Amino acid sequence: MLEAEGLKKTYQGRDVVKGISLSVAKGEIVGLIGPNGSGKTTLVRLLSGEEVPDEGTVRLEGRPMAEWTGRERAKRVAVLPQEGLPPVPFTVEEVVAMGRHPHQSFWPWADRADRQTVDHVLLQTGLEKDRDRPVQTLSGGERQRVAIAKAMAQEPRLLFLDEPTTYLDIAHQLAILDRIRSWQWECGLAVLVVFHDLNLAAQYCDRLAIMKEGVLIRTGRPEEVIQAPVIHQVYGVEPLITKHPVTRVPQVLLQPGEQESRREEAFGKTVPFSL
Ligand SMILES: Nc1ncnc2c1ncn2[C@@H]1O[C@H](COP(=O)(O)OP(=O)(O)OP(=O)(O)O)[C@@H](O)[C@H]1O
Repeated sequence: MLEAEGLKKTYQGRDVVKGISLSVAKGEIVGLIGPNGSGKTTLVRLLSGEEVPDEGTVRLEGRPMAEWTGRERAKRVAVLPQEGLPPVPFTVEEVVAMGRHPHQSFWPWADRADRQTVDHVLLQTGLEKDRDRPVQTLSGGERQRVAIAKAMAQEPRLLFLDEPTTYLDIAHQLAILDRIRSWQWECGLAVLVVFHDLNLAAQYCDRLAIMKEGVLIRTGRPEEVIQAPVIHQVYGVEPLITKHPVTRVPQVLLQPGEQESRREEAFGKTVPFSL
């Protein structure tokens, strides 16, 4: 579905992505993990065609990304950006219907099939009861669900999600990720998703790719990537790795108190407060 080779990106003389090769196959969920500022969002923007790499190639369905028109690409690729949906003055239904835009000839008069798709997605994402609410009156988490519903209405073959669970409570995190996984199984959707939560990443992804300072440190199945030495190398923490008692995927336990030296590195020594 998507193959990238030797991607490099420099911003203001700083190498942010340093020669990354990565692929996402049809029906596969790949999780991209790594510390703040390691280049994950930049890599997503290069892979999705939103940014042009300084070096390297991205191919979508075997064809160079640069050869796709914006509309052709939008019919196949949906991107849920990190910043989510702004508080726009449209209703939930109107925003989800915007996801149909690349498939329509005369927007906003959605034809029957488009309306059916929107109704179906509103039902699947539990947003049916909120369809007439203005998006600007929703909470951050509710807006995040609308953004995901809009991406689903686009019916892409390849979906990029940049930290999709950030604003969601645990029930909605599971609901949305379960929905995406069934969508992957039903339609052969390919997904690349940025996670900060390593445990969710290990639960939901077929493969993980872990980055540090613009370099891909390791890719592989969750048990090949979620290993104490790798997590230590990338994040500088000393994790305990265990197995989920039901799914058997690796899970990371953090140890409080281990981070004193890193905290001092970042913020300096703690000075006792006195008047
Ligand atoms: N347009 C830009 N111009 C200049 N620097 C940029 C630009 N976009 C990103 N950067 C820098 O590139 C580095 C990587 O940023 P990026 O957003 O890709 O990291 P990230 O891994 O997604 O981080 P986070 O987990 O905090 O979201 C950062 O140091 C960032 O400041």
